[in-house]
Amino acid sequence: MEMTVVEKQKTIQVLNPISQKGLDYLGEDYQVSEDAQGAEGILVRSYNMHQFPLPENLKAIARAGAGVNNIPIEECTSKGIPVFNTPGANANAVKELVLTTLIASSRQLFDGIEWAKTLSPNNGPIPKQVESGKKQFVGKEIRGKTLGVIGLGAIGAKVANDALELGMNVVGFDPFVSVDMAWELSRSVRRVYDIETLYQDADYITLHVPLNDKTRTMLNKDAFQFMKSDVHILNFSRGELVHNSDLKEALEMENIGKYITDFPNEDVLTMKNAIPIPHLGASSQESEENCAIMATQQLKDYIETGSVKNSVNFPDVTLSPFRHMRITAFHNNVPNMLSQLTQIVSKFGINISEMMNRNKENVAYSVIDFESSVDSSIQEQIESEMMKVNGMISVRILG
Ligand SMILES: NC(=O)c1ccc[n+]([C@@H]2O[C@H](COP(=O)([O-])OP(=O)(O)OC[C@H]3O[C@@H](n4cnc5c(N)ncnc54)[C@H](O)[C@@H]3O)[C@@H](O)[C@H]2O)c1
Ligand SMILES: O=C(O)[C@H](O)COP(=O)(O)O
Repeated sequence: MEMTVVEKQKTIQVLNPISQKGLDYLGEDYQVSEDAQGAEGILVRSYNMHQFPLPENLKAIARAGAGVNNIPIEECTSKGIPVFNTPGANANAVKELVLTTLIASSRQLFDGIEWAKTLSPNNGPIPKQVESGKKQFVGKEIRGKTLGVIGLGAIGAKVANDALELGMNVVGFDPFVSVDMAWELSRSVRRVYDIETLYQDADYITLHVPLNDKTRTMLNKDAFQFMKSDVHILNFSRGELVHNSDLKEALEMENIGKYITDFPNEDVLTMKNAIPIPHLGASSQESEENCAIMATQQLKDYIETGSVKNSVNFPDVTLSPFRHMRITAFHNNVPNMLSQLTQIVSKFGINISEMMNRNKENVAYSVIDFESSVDSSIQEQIESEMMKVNGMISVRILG
């Protein structure tokens, strides 16, 4: 009688709703669960993972989106777990909302709509009330005004380029801009190298930087003092980039005009001239699908082949499929690692067909392909010897 061997499905834990189009990429070898039990991968959006116990078998985390401040990156690195994100996959969605709200706030649309909803026929014909009340909401056109873009990455570059198309002058600040993004950026964007110039010149300021220890509360009273008193600030990046009480004071004192944010909190909701949006930047069907597909592919590829693409804590490594067995080792970026690993492999009389090593800051990733398969007891011995090498963080045997 012929026996069918049913391979155990791998489990991917989802911590936020992920577009089905992305999950479909996993295929039948995977099951998706909200439960951590046996999870080898995690798919996440904005779920705060800082107090989250990482599953014991976890191999990788993929963030379907850009910001990774909700993920404990240092802990993941120390455990040899790569964290992926999906650069650019939601940039168009955010750009469209930034430009929409830039114009809408400038034209006093939000206040106007709120007012229109309060009108009652008890006070006379609505069209008459509209015509007499509309003078309260005279706004400003954005054409000819100056937009300051802080952070010229995937979103910032798109916002800057399209604002030019709308007739704005654009000033950009990003000391760390990547070569690829610099190419994307229109030459008509005036790059400045001190942020104060941007603050002074801008009628509108939009923030497109990641949240980290250097950018936290970067918009505070020291920054506000340079800005025009009617400036509109748009924050579609993260709430913590702005100092709450300084912001409140600046809005109260009318030292800044409006604050439009995708990240309302208890304080922002009570602030004068703050326009709260419920984190809708990436919430378009297209963006959710793009992010989910990219995240799922990267996660699956890493689990199955060890390839690394768009990881924030591992070096990028594109690997072709292996024929027999592959060892991947994640370790400190110290000399002589690859030769120590190959010595271990040769001790077991195994021929190596390919090997490589890449580093990223103080960590590195080594990959060794075997010319033949070895049984599980040898695999265990190799893994255990490699784990003893000084500076080793994690070892995986694939195949
Ligand atoms: N509202 C939303 O739904 C939404 C969606 C996507 C991203 N985001 C947020 O927007 C951020 C940016 O996203 P992205 O896709 O453009 O990322 P990105 O990595 O492509 O771009 C970020 C840019 O900021 C620059 N930068 C870093 N520190 C800086 C500093 N101190 N001053 C000036 N520039 C600095 C980097 O050099 C980079 O060019 C994300 O980190 C995330 O927090 C929000
Ligand atoms: O950083 C991001 O990509 C955004 O903030 C989107 O977050 P979301 O996936 O929870 O909408």
